[in-house]
Amino acid sequence: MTERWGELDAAATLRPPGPGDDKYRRGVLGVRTGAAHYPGAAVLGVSAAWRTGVGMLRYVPPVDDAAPPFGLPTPAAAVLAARPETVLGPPTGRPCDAWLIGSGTDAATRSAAELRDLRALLAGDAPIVIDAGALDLVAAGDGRTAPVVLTPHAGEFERLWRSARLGALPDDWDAHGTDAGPRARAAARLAEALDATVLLKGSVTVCVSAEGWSRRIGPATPWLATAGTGDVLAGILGALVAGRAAELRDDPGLLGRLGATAALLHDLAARCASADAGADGSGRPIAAADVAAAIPPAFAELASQRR
Ligand SMILES: NC(=O)C1=CN([C@@H]2O[C@H](COP(=O)(O)OP(=O)(O)OC[C@H]3O[C@@H](n4cnc5c(N)ncnc54)[C@H](OP(=O)(O)O)[C@@H]3O)[C@@H](O)[C@H]2O)[C@@H](O)CC1
Ligand SMILES: Nc1ncnc2c1ncn2[C@@H]1O[C@H](COP(=O)(O)OP(=O)(O)O)[C@@H](O)[C@H]1O
Repeated sequence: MTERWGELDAAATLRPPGPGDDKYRRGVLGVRTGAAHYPGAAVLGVSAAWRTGVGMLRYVPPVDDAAPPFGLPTPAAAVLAARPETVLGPPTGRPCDAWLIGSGTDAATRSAAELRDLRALLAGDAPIVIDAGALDLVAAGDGRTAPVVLTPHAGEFERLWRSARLGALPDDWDAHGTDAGPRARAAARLAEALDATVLLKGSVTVCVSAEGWSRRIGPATPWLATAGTGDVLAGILGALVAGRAAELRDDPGLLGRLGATAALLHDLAARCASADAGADGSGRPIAAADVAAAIPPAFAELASQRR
């Protein structure tokens, strides 16, 4: 039985600001997401990270990306239009405390320069949230030094499983299943093989560390099953990791607890936005940007439960 990650557990991992904080001490998140065809994914992740309370966010546009089609703005222009507080360009001086990479990117169209930069992050020591089009960068024994948390949906999970050469998927694996047990067991095998924390998304999300710690979150409101909500989740997690990155050096298991908390906060925000408190599909439709907008009240609700 995979233990449930509850609101009190999640509340205990939040880091509200204190009087001794400044924007840097609250956590600096570096973000490399979005591409010419997916500027929206960058906007969603960046918006979600700001709304989760990151102190400073540096957006690094994709290097040598294709020109945007249909006269669309570049991802950087779209991010800045939506969130003018975002700082653009590679870090100068103070390094980022954590990174978010991959949402709205496609490994097949990634430039050599972008690949080189992403590999340099993996060879560093800042923790990295790895989503969507950057998941292919993680392999068993790849020599990476950065602690990483992977955020695959079931399709991406199956791809990772194959590339990790783990053989056939377990008999009880069901891409659309809501039974946490089989999902957590499969995720634990992948986490161990890749030496990574794995946040396997779905109606029921499981968060599993390479050491075998695992928790389940959900079922989430089914209104969450809509394009771009995974990009929002990745932004939430990036912000939570940036805020507590220093502690991760002494407490590597914190990455799993932050992953589980991100999934819970994401669902709470979606329940707030959709007025579906019971997560039974009552309430109203929402889109991913609505979930990002509802993070602050969901955060407040969770933080009020801190002991
Ligand atoms: N506004 C924007 O800019 C947005 C940009 N986005 C960006 O788009 C990029 C592509 O991401 P993607 O997830 O759409 O496509 P991909 O990785 O090819 O996988 C899809 C295949 O996997 C399978 N599958 C199985 N289970 C599944 C599950 N539970 N949930 C989902 N899929 C599941 C399923 O296969 P099937 O089961 O149908 O055989 C399906 O065909 C990525 O960078 C992302 O960040 C999006 O976030 C949207 C908003
Ligand atoms: N049936 C469902 N009920 C509740 N939440 C769901 C359901 N299906 C997917 N989700 C959630 O929606 C989000 C979708 O993320 P993802 O598949 O990465 O989409 P995208 O790439 O479009 O952002 C995840 O957080 C996942 O947990």
